[in-house]
Amino acid sequence: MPKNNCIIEVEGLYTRFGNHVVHENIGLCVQRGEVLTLVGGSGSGKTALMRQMLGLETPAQGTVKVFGEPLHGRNRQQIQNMRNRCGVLFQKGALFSALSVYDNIALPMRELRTLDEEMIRDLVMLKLEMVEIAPVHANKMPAELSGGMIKRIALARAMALNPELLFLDEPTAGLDPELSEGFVRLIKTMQSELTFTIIMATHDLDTLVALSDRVAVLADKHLVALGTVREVIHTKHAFISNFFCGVRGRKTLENSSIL
Ligand SMILES: Nc1ncnc2c1ncn2[C@@H]1O[C@H](COP(=O)(O)OP(=O)(O)OP(=O)(O)O)[C@@H](O)[C@H]1O
Repeated sequence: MPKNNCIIEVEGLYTRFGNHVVHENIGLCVQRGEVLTLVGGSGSGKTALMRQMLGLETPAQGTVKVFGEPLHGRNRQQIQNMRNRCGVLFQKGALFSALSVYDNIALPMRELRTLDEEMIRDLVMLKLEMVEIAPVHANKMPAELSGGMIKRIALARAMALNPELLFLDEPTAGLDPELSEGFVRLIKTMQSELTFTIIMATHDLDTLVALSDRVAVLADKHLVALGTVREVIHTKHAFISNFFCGVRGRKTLENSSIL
């Protein structure tokens, strides 16, 4: 059993790309069942940290444990088994453009090689229903869909294998406020019904406030604050003041009774 109920534990993590240092000595525990949001300026290393948690990149130094086991030293099959327990909705490559909606969602199920097509069909239709997309859209191609539908179908694909951990990178980017609100509501409902853990990166304060149990703030290569929004906003740091306490930020926090 991982200590303190951590589903992910990051310790002493350094990230470097050539001479460019992105993270210095990051330590973090993602608790099972929470929604933890990574926030920080552009280039502060939110995506890089999530990629390391998925074993897609290796830190220059430090350890990342997922489901209680270090990623370092795991073989390909072990990493794949770990990833099968994770759902990913990243900004780029939300859907494969050459595959229909149906085949996009079926893909992770087929890759498992343990489910027959009849079972996959039932599961795909269930996932579509879960993200409130009518079955009539199953045979459409991504190019025929609106931005809001693409996000929902990408979420259905991320949820294809009932993940214990869901990674969301800028989930509401590119959606107008109304669609964004609907998408956030959907994520919140699914998370409360299915109780999985979410690691999210977002620049959008409305999305952050609506979904996060805790927030991790990355700035100046370090984790400068970690806690609930209420706790984090009291940390004295220029990024935190600008992000949470500017005119727009204050309005969002006031509307959600945080200020
Ligand atoms: N594979 C890579 N090779 C070289 N540099 C990289 C690589 N991946 C990320 N970086 C650099 O690391 C830094 C952190 O990138 P990352 O994408 O994690 O930031 P971010 O906080 O997610 O930014 P944004 O909010 O703009 O998405 C950036 O300066 C980026 O250019």
